[in-house]
Amino acid sequence: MNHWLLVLFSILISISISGILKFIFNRYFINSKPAHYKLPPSPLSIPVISNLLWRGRISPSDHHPILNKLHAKLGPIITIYLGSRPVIFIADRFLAHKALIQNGAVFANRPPPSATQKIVSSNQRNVSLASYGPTWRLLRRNLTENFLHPSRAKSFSHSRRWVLQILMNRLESQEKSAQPVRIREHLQYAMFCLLVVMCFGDNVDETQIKQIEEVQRRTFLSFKRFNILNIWPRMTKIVMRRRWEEFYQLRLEFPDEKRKLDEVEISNLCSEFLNAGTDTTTTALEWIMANLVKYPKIQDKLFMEIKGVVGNGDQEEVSESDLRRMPYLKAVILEGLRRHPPARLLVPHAVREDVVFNNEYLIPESAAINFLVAELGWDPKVWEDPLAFKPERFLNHDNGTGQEFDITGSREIKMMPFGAGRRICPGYQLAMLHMEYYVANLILKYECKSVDGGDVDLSEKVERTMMMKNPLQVHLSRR
Ligand code: HEM
Repeated sequence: MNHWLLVLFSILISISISGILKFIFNRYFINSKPAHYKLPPSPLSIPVISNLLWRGRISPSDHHPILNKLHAKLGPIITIYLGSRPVIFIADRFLAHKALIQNGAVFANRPPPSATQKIVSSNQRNVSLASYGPTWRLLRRNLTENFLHPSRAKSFSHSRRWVLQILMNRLESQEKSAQPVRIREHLQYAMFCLLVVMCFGDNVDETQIKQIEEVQRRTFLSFKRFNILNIWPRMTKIVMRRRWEEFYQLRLEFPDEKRKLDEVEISNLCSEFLNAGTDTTTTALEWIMANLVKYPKIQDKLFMEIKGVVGNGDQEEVSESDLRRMPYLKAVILEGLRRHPPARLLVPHAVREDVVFNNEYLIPESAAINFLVAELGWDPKVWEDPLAFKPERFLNHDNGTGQEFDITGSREIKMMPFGAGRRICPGYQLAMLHMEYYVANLILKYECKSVDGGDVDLSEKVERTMMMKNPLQVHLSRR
C-alpha cells in the first residue's frame, strides 16, 4: 500500500480510538463527578461520527438551525459533544443573566484555544482568548483606557471626520455613475480605516491601510482552510506541513523592515482590535441601512429628526455632539442590533472549575459554554412582534421611566448583541458611536432607495458574522 495511505489510515484509526476514549471519559466520568448532577440534556449521538459531522460545519454559527430544533426538543440549556469537549448552549435570557451577571466571575473564563488560535493570540495573550485572570485584566484595561473609554474615544473625533470624508468621496464617485451602490464594501473600508488610524496613528496613509487590509483579508479567507489543522495539530504538523507554513506566512510583517513583529508584541493585539471592530460594525451598519431602505417611512422619520437637530442652514454634517439630541437615531440602531445581531454566538465561555448551575446541572471545567444571542433578543414575552423592525419600541421602554435602555443587561437581559457581564464587548460604546455617526451622516446627505423600487431581501448568510445573503444595493439620491 502507498506509504501516505498507510500513514493516513493509522491516523484515522488513532483519531477514532482517542475520540472514543475521550468521549466516554467526558460523558460518563465527568457526569458522575458531583454524584447526582448531570450535564444538561444532549441529543443521542454516536461517538466520533457525530463529532465529525458537527466538526464538518466550519464555524459554530453554522449549527444554528439544528441548535434551534434541539432547544425546542430538549429545553433552554443543552449539551453537544464537539471533539472531545462538551459544548453547552443556553437559549434563555434568565439563565443567561444567572450565568453571565449573577455568577459573572465563575463564567468569565475561556476554554483552551485551538492550535491555530494559540498562535494567532500568542498563546492567549490577547483580550478575547485570554483566560480570566491578571493577563486578561491587564490587556483589557490597556485597551479600554487607551482607546475605548468614551473620554479617550472623543480624542479620535478628527479621525472619524477624516474617514467620513473618505466614505462620502467614494459614494460620490459611485453616485455619478447612477449605478446602484453595494454599500457594504464602502462601509467596511471606512470602518477599517478608522480602526487602523486609531491603532497606528494619523501618519498612516491610504496605501498602507490597503496593505494592512490585504493581509487581514487573506487571513480571513484562509480561516476555513486552516481550521482542519486543529483536529490533531501534532499530526497535521507532519502530514500537512505545507499548510502550516502557509499559515505562518499570514502573520503581519512590517512592509519596510521586512521583519515579522515579535510574537508577544502588539501585532496580535492590533490585529484583534481591527478584527473585532470592523466586520461586526460593518455588518450591523449594513443591516440597519437595509431596514431604512426597506421601510422608507422609518427613513423619513429619521431624516426629519436629523434635520430638526442640524437645522435647515448650511450645516452639511452631523457632528458628534448633535447625536445626543437624536433619540430616534439611537432607537433605530438598537432595533438593528436586536433584530440582526452580527454575532449570533459569543466567544465561547468556560468555568474555572466544575460548578452546579441553577441547582440543576453540572457545568464541567472542560466544557465550552455559549449563548444563542439572536433568540435571546427575540423573546415574544419581552418584545411584541419580535421579528418586526420597529425602532419605536425603544422610545418608550421601561414603562416611560425615561431611563436609557440598558444594553449591558446588568439588571435584566432583554437582548445582548455585545454579550453581558465581565466579558462584555469592551468596544460597545465606541461601536454605538460609530454606527450613530455614520448612519446620521449618510441619511442627512442621501435618500437611500431600493433598486428599481423592489423589495429588500433580508435573508441571512453565516460568515464570521451573520451577514446579508444578498448584499444590500442602494440608489443614492442627494437630498
Ligand atoms: C457592532 C459592533 C460590535 C459587536 C456586535 C460586538 C460584539 C461582541 C461580542 C458578542 C463579544 C463577545 C462577548 C463575550 O464573549 O461574552 C465581543 C467581544 C469583544 N469585542 Fe466586540 N463587538 C463590536 C464591536 C467591537 C469593537 C469596535 C471593538 C474594538 C475596537 C471590539 C472589541 C472586542 C473585544 C476585544 C472583545 C473580547 C472581550 C473579552 O474577551 O474580554 N468589539 N464583541
